[in-house]
Amino acid sequence: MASVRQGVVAGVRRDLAVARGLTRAALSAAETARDEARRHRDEALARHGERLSTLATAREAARNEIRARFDQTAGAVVEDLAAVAASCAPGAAGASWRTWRPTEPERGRRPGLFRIGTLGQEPAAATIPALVPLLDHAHLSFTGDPSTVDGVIAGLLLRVLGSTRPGEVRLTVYDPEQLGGSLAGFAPLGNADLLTFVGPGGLTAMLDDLVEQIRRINESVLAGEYASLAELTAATAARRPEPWRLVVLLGDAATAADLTAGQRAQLDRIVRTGVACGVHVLARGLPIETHPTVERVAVSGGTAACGATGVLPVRLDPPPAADRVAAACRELAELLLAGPPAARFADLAPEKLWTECSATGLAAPLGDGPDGEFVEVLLGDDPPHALIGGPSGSGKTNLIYAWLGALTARYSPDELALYLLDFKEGVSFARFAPGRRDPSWLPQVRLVGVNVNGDREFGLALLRHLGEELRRRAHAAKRHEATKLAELRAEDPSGHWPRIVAVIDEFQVLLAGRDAMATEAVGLLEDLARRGRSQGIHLVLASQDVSGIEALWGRSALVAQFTLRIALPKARRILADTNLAADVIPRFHAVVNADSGVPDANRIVRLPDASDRGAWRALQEKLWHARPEGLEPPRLFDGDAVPSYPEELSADGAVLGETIDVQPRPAVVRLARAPGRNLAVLGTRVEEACAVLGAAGRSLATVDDDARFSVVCLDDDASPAAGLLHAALPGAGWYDDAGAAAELLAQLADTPTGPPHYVIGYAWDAAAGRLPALRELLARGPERHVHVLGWWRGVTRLRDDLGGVGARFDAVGAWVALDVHGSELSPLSPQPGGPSWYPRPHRALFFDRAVHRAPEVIIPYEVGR
Ligand SMILES: Nc1ncnc2c1ncn2[C@@H]1O[C@H](COP(=O)(O)OP(=O)(O)OP(=O)(O)O)[C@@H](O)[C@H]1O
Repeated sequence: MASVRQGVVAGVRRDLAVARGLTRAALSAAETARDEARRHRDEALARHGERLSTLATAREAARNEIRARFDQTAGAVVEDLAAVAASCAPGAAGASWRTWRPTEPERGRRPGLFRIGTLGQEPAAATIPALVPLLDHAHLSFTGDPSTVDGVIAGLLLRVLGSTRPGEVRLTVYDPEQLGGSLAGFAPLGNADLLTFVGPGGLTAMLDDLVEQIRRINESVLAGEYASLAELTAATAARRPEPWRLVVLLGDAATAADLTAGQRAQLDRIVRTGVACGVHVLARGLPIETHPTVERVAVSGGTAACGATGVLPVRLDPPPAADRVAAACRELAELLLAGPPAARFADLAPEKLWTECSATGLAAPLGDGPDGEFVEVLLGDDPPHALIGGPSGSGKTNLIYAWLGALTARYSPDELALYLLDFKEGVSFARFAPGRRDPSWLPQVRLVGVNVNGDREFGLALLRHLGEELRRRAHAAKRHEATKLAELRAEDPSGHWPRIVAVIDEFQVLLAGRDAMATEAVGLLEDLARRGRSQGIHLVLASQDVSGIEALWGRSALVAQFTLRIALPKARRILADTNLAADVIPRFHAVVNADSGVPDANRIVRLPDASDRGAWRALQEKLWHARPEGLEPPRLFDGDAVPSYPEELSADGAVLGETIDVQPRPAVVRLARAPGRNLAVLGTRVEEACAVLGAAGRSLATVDDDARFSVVCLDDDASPAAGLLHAALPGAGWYDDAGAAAELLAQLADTPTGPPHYVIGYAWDAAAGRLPALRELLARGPERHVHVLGWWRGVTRLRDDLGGVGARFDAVGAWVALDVHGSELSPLSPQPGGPSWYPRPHRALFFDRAVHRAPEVIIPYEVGR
């Protein structure tokens, strides 16, 4: 039993051992599995953590990117919006109060939108202006706290006034409670009639008046042609013919209740029809009927909501400071009372140069009128010529500058040619010709004469030149069967037919004196004035001197042609006798009258400062650079300048000086082998006598290589110049005392005919009768080709050498007179009593019996320095 039991026990033990082993194995497996599972879990957890952190990083990056993109887009949108707002409300219409100041409206742009605050939330609120429509767009109806609304209205009014021209906006304020106190800062506008305060009893009359204004504008300004003043202004590019009328109605519930049916009806009419006529209502606390032109602004605290800004709330700007409003209004009133600023010289030029055609005339503004509109003057078939008058210093030269500036900026050198002559001392027109300091010149200018006060001959030469041009044009017109310039240009499109304008300042100098020159000048002027009209030749005569004008008045046929009259302040006799406008215009103004001065045709022009060199130079440089290739600069004649002897000259005789003519040319005397071909220089002025003989000798040396020269000098003062001439003439003889001269003359008495021999004598008369052979040489020399060119210090002394009292002057065929009066020259000249010659410095009178009918004035050259 025991063994059984032991067997059983052993069996059980075995089984237990097996079971234990199995259990241990199972436990171990389970533990392994558990560990594995734990590891998996830990790994999964670790991976999860990693993913979470990656995700968090990615999310953060995405968030940052989105934020950056948002910021960027929002910034761009804000910028765009701000730019749009700035362009819709430029300058004073939209600037913040910090930088606000009145601004000049841009040409062709009308402000319509005005800032009342800023839009949206910070930070955008700081930069996007909130704008409401007003001028030419809308009426404004405000609700909310009255004092805040009044601040908004004050800001709007100031912006409107600051961004329009003085006078373009008129205010009417109906303020029954405060009697104008709400907008008291605007009171200075009343001084210039730009503001009316209406009291409690004035509402009906005010509304009636506005309705009447609208009716009038519709009937006679828009006249069925335009739908609104804005459309009219845009279509005609003209200034607005009517101001904007802003009507501020400051009421409350009680005032609203007091409105009569009639007042309400008138107000409704204004709301319906006002905007097209520039009448705008800004109402606070009054019922304004619903209409597409009504913009409602609901003010609440410091913000507002309105249709123009939609759901975005408006943070209102503070009201403008009262002193700023008052100062701006005062300035505006003063500006308006002073009138619009005058146009500047630069404003006279068009945007594009040289676009005008002169076929039918020349039109250009001289300046602007009191209303700021340009005053144009015309030269063409009618009026053809102009007369300008005004006392010294009244601004004639300035006016001519302004006119020339406006003309030359419009008409190219193919369309316009200018001849400018100034008879007074000074160099007023010299700036148009190339100078030492400024090489530029005005391309349309063909001739400039300055300092010609002593040289009426130059004026005459110009008139003769124009007379020839007139004939040339008349001839061409006849050939082309044209009756006026426009037709000639149409028939001969390849021809060069610019309109010619000749300006002669202080022209009366030309007509002064009852001499042949004045007679010829008047004849030429008459012809040019009468026939120039159709040939495109226009005269502009200016004078400060009543006597000059009066001299013309005696010649009614001439004056009648000058239908364009321009009178500067205090000008006399330029306008009709009954026209006193020139007496009352202020400084730097002119009366322009294109109807011979009859009062009805007066136009007042404010002249810009065209004398300023800087402004001129800017225009001239521009025109100069635009000049056509090959265009010659203008000829400048300066009466104060002494021309130099032209070394390069080739002449066929003795050159004596420069003639006074449109084109400079030398005066030449030809010394042929014929009796009388001697030259006498007469007068006491040593320098000029030497200049004439010096030029004559030098030029003769270039004519004939075989020519011989003898220089006789019997005057110490002339000796240096004579010496220089002697040195310039190779092989010339030199004789400086009477004895030697007598020997020379004796020799020459027997010389047979041969190559020319010129005996140039300085101060023959100094020999005082010790040269008896001189008379013989003068009489007989030329036919043997021996010519005397001599200087005598007076006509009597020459006569002494020719045989004394009663002697004939046949041996002197040509002469140059210096300080010798015309009457003394009578025995030497064909005119009975002698030529009308009054000696003047640096001028000489030249006569050559062989070619002249009358003597001509010359300018002795500066020779041999
Ligand atoms: N519109 C103007 N604005 C400013 N200054 C002007 C104007 N017109 C003329 N002046 C100035 O007035 C002065 C006299 O003008 P200007 O020389 O044109 O007068 P004038 O009538 O030609 O005088 P005069 O006959 O004595 O030469 C000049 O100094 C000129 O610069």
